[in-house]
Amino acid sequence: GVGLVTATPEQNDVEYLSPVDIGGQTLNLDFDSGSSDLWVFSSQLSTAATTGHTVYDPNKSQSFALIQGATFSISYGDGSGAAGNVGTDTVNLGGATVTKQAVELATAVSQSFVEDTNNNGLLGLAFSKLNTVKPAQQKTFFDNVMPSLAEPVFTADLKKAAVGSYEFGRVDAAKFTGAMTFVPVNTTQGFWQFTSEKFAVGTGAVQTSVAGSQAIADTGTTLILAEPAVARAYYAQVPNAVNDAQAGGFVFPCNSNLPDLMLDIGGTMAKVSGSDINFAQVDAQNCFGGMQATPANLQIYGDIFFKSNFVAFNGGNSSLGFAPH
Ligand SMILES: N#Cc1c(N)n[nH]c1N1CCCC1
Repeated sequence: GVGLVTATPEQNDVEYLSPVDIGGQTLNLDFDSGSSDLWVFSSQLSTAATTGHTVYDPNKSQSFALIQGATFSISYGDGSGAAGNVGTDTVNLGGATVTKQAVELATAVSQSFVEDTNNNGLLGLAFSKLNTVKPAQQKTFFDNVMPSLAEPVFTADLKKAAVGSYEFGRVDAAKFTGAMTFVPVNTTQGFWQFTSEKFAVGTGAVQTSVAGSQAIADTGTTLILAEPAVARAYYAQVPNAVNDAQAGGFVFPCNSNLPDLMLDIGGTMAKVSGSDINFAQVDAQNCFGGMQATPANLQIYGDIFFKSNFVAFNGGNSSLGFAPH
């Protein structure tokens, strides 16, 4: 269908990359529902920064136009970031097209982006109020393309170690099982944010971590970052699991039989498969948990959540749909 692109995982499913056509040039971008800038590796970057990357060259696009005086500068929760100038061009993903989309051209990127040679930029899918372009804030691709879509939605179908998809304009019932539950989203902070205060470990009792606790649906984050109470209760059920400061969080024997994790999304429980919580090997015996405690007071449900749940982002009524897949 129109607006369908692949989502290909990097090693260890650290992030997912999707092909985007910008002014006739195709770049693989990280679709990020936790931020709102579309920025790309550009020909203005140093050779050191672009080695191994595909870059966008505005001089080779007939449809590029500079936005005089516009700049961007973005920093992410993991300390990475990018900055540069801004223009518009035709952006086409899987047939869904915006003719004058703000495209932010990096003139500086942090080392983690330089080293991640599969990643040629980000396509932000959170709300446009988080966009960093100055002096005039710009709209996300989703905001711009929405009026032309059959339905004002995009979906994320991310898989463990397999190619999935993002789709704009429809919710494909063939991509999930059972009923899809929709919950209202609180857009105040510019995220796809909802209340998530309850959890259960395996078939255990549902309990409240922190009354009123909030979470965001964030395809740009690798793991699930949950309330410390959730992480402590979950790993208490995993023999020989420890919170290892050197590893940066909870680790456990790789051959552990991990329980499922139930998390509420706006009051309805969603399941995260225990097998998806075995994220990556850290030493001969131990593996790193795909769910960790967050120090912040906002939980981040990243790619680990999406591997068990097909998610629909409805920009028409600011709601989030989820279903097992
Ligand atoms: N940290 C972080 C983060 C987030 N919460 N959403 N997207 C993020 N990144 C996109 C590229 C690097 C980090």
